[in-house]
Amino acid sequence: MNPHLVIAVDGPAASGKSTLAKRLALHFGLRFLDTGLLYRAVAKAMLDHDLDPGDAAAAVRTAEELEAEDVQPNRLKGEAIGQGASKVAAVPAVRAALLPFQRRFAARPPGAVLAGRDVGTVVCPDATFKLFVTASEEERARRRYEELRQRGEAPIYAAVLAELRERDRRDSDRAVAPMRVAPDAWVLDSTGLDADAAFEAARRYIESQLERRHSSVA
Ligand SMILES: Nc1ncnc2c1ncn2[C@@H]1O[C@H](COP(=O)(O)OP(=O)(O)OP(=O)(O)O)[C@@H](O)[C@H]1O
Ligand SMILES: Nc1ccn([C@H]2C[C@H](O)[C@@H](COP(=O)(O)O)O2)c(=O)n1
Repeated sequence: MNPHLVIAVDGPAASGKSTLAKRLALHFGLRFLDTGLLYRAVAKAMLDHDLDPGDAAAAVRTAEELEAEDVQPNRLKGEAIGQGASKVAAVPAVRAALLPFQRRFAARPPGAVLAGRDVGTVVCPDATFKLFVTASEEERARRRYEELRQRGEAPIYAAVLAELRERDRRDSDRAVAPMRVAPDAWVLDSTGLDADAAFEAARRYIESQLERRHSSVA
């Protein structure tokens, strides 16, 4: 029987973690969850009701009432929702409300790949593998800029870079579950790698570790 695999893929905004996590899930036959969508769904629901994502009490109520149909990836893109998500994510009770769903998702067979900021440190501290994907700020801003252009928007590179820095700072400085590299995480700097090369590097790392672990118990 295949072992229950949980792969945590954390990293800053536009590092390519959800692209990588999705491909790893497909390759290893696991389920995939982009945990950022949960925080985005809270922010979107608040914005839709003219609530300020900086209002902690309203954010907690919204997170506690979140329904599965609120989490639709195609409706949760965009910088305003991303910045709002980063604000609601700083509220400890919002994080607590969203935690059980993430843990149940990881626990269901045959296992899962979860992308986020605190998967390896808080959501799944016992994950089979922990990856932290990063890239230089300029490269991440370039990726986000291209993504927005392809969506038909007319982004300004300097503004994209400034928003990305602001979000990184808020995600790293919050008191609860700040974005951190778990001590046992494998760090992948994807600055000079395209999405295929990043996937290949991560696949090789995981498969070589699986072989090593398998031969040490055989
Ligand atoms: N290694 C890579 N090289 C170049 N572009 C990439 C790479 N990985 C992903 N991309 C592209 O960069 C953009 C951001 O990728 P992705 O959405 O996976 O990042 P993310 O870390 O999940 O972002 P966020 O946390 O902000 O949602 C997408 O347009 C994606 O196609
Ligand atoms: N595990 C997570 C996932 C996301 N967040 C917060 C912080 C991000 O700025 C925001 C949006 O995430 P994205 O969709 O851009 O990955 O949600 C978090 O705190 N913890």
